[in-house]
Amino acid sequence: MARKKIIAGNWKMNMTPSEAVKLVETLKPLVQNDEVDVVFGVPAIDIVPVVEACKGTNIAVAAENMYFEEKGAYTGEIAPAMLVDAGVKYVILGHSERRDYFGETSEDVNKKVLKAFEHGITPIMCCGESLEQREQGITMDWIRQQVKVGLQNVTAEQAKTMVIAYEPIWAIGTGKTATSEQAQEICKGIRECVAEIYDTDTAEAIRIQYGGSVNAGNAAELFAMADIDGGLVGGASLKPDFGKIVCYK
Ligand SMILES: O=C[C@H](O)COP(=O)(O)O
Repeated sequence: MARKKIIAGNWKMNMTPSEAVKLVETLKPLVQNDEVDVVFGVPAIDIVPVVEACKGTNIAVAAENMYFEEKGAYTGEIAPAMLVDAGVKYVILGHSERRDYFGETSEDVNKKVLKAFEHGITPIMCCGESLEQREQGITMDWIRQQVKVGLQNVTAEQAKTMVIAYEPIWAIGTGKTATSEQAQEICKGIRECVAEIYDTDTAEAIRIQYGGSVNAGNAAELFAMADIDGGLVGGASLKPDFGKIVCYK
């Protein structure tokens, strides 16, 4: 099955609202590729101006996080309905920085994934191993666990529409990219895991991204791999180079 590629920037904690609008204006003409779903994942405070700046373009906006409750006394959190009302289409969930620095567990990620679906937001659910886990030879076991817990109670129909981002922690922001073979091996393993949980149709439909030091020089080779359906791009998504990544071929 031909899956449409999805290439998402994750701006992380970068760009003030005015800087964000300037960046969108710079990137807009550079990210024109109808064969790719283009997503800008932006800090919460940038969502409203970025959605406005992206109107009439092929760019969808993602939040970088979301809470799993509807509303109420959760100081500092963002509710799913707020994202929907602001025009957000995707939400990045369970990024390793959220797991490592803010203590998010796979159970939390699962609650957020389910809540995102309730509100019609497409989750980009992240998973990935540390260098230590890779050296211990437990990469696939760890990722299978993250994926299985993250997908609990998600229906096959929902899973078909979502995105899983494989991001080895040792490759994030380090300039150390996984080789295309390493990335393919794990993305294939994730697809097999999805097939075990659901069925082949679901596994063939779900889109799996690679993230970790993706740049204009390595994107084409990574995205040519059979089970890699695009990328989740950090540092390079803040530069005009993101256009080269989106137009990788
Ligand atoms: O979500 C994106 C990843 O954490 C990758 O970041 P990076 O491209 O700066 O390595």
